[in-house]
Amino acid sequence: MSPYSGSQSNATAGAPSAPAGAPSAPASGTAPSNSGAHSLEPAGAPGKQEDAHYLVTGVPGNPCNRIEIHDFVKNEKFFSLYVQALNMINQYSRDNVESFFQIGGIHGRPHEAWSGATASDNAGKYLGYCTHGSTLFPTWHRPYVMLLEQVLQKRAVEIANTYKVNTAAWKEAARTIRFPYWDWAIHATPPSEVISSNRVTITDMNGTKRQVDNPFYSFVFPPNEINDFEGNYRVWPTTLRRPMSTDAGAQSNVPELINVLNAAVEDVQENTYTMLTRVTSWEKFSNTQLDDNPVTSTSLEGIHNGTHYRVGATSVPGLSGHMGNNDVAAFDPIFFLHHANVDRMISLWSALHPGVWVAPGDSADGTATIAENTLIDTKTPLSPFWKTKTSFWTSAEVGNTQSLGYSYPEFDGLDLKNAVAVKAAIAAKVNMLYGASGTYGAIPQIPGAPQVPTPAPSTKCPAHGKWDWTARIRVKKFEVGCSFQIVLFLGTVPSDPKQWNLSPRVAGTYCILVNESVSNCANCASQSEFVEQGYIPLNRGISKLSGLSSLDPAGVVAYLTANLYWKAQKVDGTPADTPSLEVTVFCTPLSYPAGATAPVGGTPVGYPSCTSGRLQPAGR
Ligand SMILES: N[C@@H](Cc1ccc(O)cc1)C(=O)O
Repeated sequence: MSPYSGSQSNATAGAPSAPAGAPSAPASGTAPSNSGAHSLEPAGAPGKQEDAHYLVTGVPGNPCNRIEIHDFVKNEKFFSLYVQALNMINQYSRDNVESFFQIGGIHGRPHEAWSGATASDNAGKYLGYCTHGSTLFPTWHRPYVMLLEQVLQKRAVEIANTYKVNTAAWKEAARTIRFPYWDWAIHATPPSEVISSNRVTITDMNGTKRQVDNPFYSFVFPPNEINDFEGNYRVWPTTLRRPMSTDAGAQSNVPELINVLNAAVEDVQENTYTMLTRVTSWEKFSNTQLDDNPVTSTSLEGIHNGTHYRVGATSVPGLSGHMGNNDVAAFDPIFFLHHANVDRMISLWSALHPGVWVAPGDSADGTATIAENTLIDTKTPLSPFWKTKTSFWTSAEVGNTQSLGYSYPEFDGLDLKNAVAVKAAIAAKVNMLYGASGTYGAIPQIPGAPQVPTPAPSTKCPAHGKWDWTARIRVKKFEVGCSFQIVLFLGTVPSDPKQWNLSPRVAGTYCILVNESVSNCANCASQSEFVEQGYIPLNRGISKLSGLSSLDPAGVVAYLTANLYWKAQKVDGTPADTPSLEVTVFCTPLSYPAGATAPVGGTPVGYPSCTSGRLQPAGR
C-alpha cells in the first residue's frame, strides 16, 4: 500500500468505508479471541462500502457521560459490551476503516491515508496525522477519541441486540455507553482489568459468565503489519508496556509499570491542579512550546507526555514500549483511556476559563497533512476526521462535547448555558478532586510553618501555602533521538538508573515524547533547535525531604543550591546526554483574595543561582 498517494480513492486507501449508520454485520454476541488470525469480517460488514468518506459523528442521540475506568469495569454491562466490541474490531481486516488497526494507525504508523484523507503536497515531515507540540494538540485528539467511541458504541448496540436475557437493560447499556477515561491525577494506575489481566470475565448473551481475551491489555497486530515498523516494533506481535525483552515473546513488565505509575501520581496531581487553576491562556495550556508566559505550570500536553513515557519506557537498553513513541502509541488500547482523560481536562479547563479557546500558533514539525512552521488556528482542518463528505472537523467546531454525543460526570445537573455557574461548580469539583488532597496540602503541616490564610469556606479554596516552588525545564526536544525524561532529586542520586524513578529522593520528572528514528529523519534535522518547556513542582519534595520549617525563600534557596540534582534518562532506561538542558528554579508567591476559588499566583521570582554553572545533567 503506498503511503498517502495523492489520488488515492477510498477503495485503495485501504478502507472503503460506510457512512455512519450503515447496515452492520450480524453480531455473534460472543467475544472472538484476539490471539488468533485476523478474520475477514462478513460481506456487508461495516466499513466496507465504497466511495464514501467515513464521517466522524460521535455517538448519535442525546449525550451521555464518559465515566472513569474504575467505575466502568464495575459495570457488568458496560464492561461486557465493550470487551466484546473491542475484540470484534480487533479482528476486522486491516483495510477496514473501523478496524482497531486502522484507527490506531491514524496517529502514526503505518503512514497511510485513512478514509481517503490524503497528504497534501506541502505536508510536514512527521508522517502520522497527530498534532503534537502545537496549539492543536488538545482539539485534534477530540474527534480521534470520538471516532473510536462511535465505532464501539455501534458494535455494542449490535451485540446487545443478540442478548437473550434481560434484553431491555442490555440495550439501554449499549445506548448509553461511552468511552471510559483514566483519571491519572487520582488513580495512579488503571484497574487490573486494564493493566494486569490478559483474560477477563464477561457476561455473554445467555447471561453466562465466561472468560475471554482482554482487549484492554494489549492489541495483537494483524499478521505482517509490523513488517514496515522500525526496530523492535517489527518483532513484537502485540503492544507492550515497559517491554522486558527484544524477542517476539516479550512480555510487559506489569510490576515495574505499577511501581513507576505509583511513584508519579502525586507529581501528576500537583501538575494537574496548577494547570487547571493557574494557566489562563490557550497557548500555555495546550502544548509544550517554549513561551515567556510567567505562569510556572506544565501544559496539558506536557502532563500527557509523562503518562505516555511512564507506560512506554523500559529498563532494557535499546527498547521502548509502544506508548513511549508517538509513531505507534495509539495501538496500545490504554492510549484511548489516557486521551479520554486528556479530553476531559479540556472540558474542565475550558469551563474554568470561559471564552478562551484555540489560539493561532505555529505548526512546528507539522503532520502528514499540515505543513511545518505554518500558522494554524481554529479553522485548520483536523484531518483525517471527516465532518462532511468533503470537509474535516475544525477546532472551532469541537468546543462543546454536548453536541459531540458525550459529557463528563462533573457537568451533571449544570445549566451549561450559564458560564458563570458552570465555572463556580467546576472550580469546586476541581478543588475537591485535585486541590485539597493535593500535595500542597502537606505544606502548612510543616511544624512551625507560618499559618496559611484560611480561605472563606464558600470559596472551597484549598490552602496551598505562601510559596510555590518549581523548576523550569528547557531542553532541545530532538536532542536525544528518542523520548526521554528529566528526573530531579533532592539529595543523593542512586547510582543505578533503574532506581531513578523509584528513589524516595525524587522531587519530580518532566518527560519529552517524540517519534522513533528522530535522529535519522529530515524532520528532526529541520527542527533540531526546537526547545520544549515544562515545569517540575518542588513543594512536595522540599516539605518531605528538607527538614525545613517553612518554604520561605531564604532557607529554600540555600537548601536547593546544596541539594538539587538531576539526571536525563532515555526511554530505554539508559542515561541521556542533553547538553542544551537548562534547569532554573522559580518561586511564585501565592495569595488567597476573597472570593478566589483557587490560590492566585503572583509574579514568579527566578533563582538561577540555585543551578547556575551546573547545567549538565551529570554535573552533580
Ligand atoms: N464546552 C466545554 C465544557 C463547558 C461546558 C459549559 C460551559 O459553560 C463551559 C465549558 C467542553 O465541552 O469542552
